[in-house]
Amino acid sequence: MTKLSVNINKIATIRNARGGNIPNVTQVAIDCEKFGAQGITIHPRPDERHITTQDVYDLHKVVTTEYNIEGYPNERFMKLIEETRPTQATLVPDGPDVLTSNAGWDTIKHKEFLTDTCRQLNEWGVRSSIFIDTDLNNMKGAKEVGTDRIEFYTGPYADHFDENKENAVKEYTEAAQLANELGIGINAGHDLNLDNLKFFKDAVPNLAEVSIGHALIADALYFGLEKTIEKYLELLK
Ligand SMILES: CC(=O)[C@@H](O)[C@H](O)COP(=O)(O)O
Ligand SMILES: NCC(=O)COP(=O)(O)O
Repeated sequence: MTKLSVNINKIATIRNARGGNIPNVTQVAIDCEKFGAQGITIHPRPDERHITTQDVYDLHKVVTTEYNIEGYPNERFMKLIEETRPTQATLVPDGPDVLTSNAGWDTIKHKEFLTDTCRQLNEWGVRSSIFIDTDLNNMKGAKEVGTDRIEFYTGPYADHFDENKENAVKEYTEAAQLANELGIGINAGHDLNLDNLKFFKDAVPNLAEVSIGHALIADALYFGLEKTIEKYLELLK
């Protein structure tokens, strides 16, 4: 079954807007798990625009499902991973100034760096995942670096879903078939939502986890957090 990991970056965005502790990020994580989330994802960006360094440690104390920390594996990120030992670290090639994640890794160009990073994560007992697009050579490169999982960057799928969903998902189905042959676990995330999630899940064999944040938190403004998580879980059955 595909697990739902709720990305709570946007809860921290709202909190930071006023500088206090409302909404309480750790309480929201606890409640997301109570409502059925099978993981909590955060992306502690260097500018702390939403998730702060302190959030990473605070959440480490309360998350009881899977704790997934995403980010560019610089010294700060790797220190956070070493000190909190989350379930999973998802390596993202984001520069410090991007508005949001907008590309996957070039696993061939960055083979040595990613190999060393995945080895270090393995030594710490942290599952590695590499944010990636569906290029098949890149997929083979991901196998070479020794990652446990890949995370498909589903932004392009979401962008083209409305115009032609069959075409939009085709490359992901093909890439997933290769990942399965290579023995790499499959995660997915970015711009997944209540409209496009089920079609994607049904088209991608052995999808282990989806991490969803922006749309889910926006949906919660209308349906409430508990009902919204229930809606997403229903689509993953
Ligand atoms: C890797 C990914 O696609 C998401 O985690 C994205 O990085 C969300 O980051 P923001 O919440 O800062 O847009
Ligand atoms: N890895 C994707 C993620 O954690 C959330 O992405 P989004 O749903 O906020 O686009």
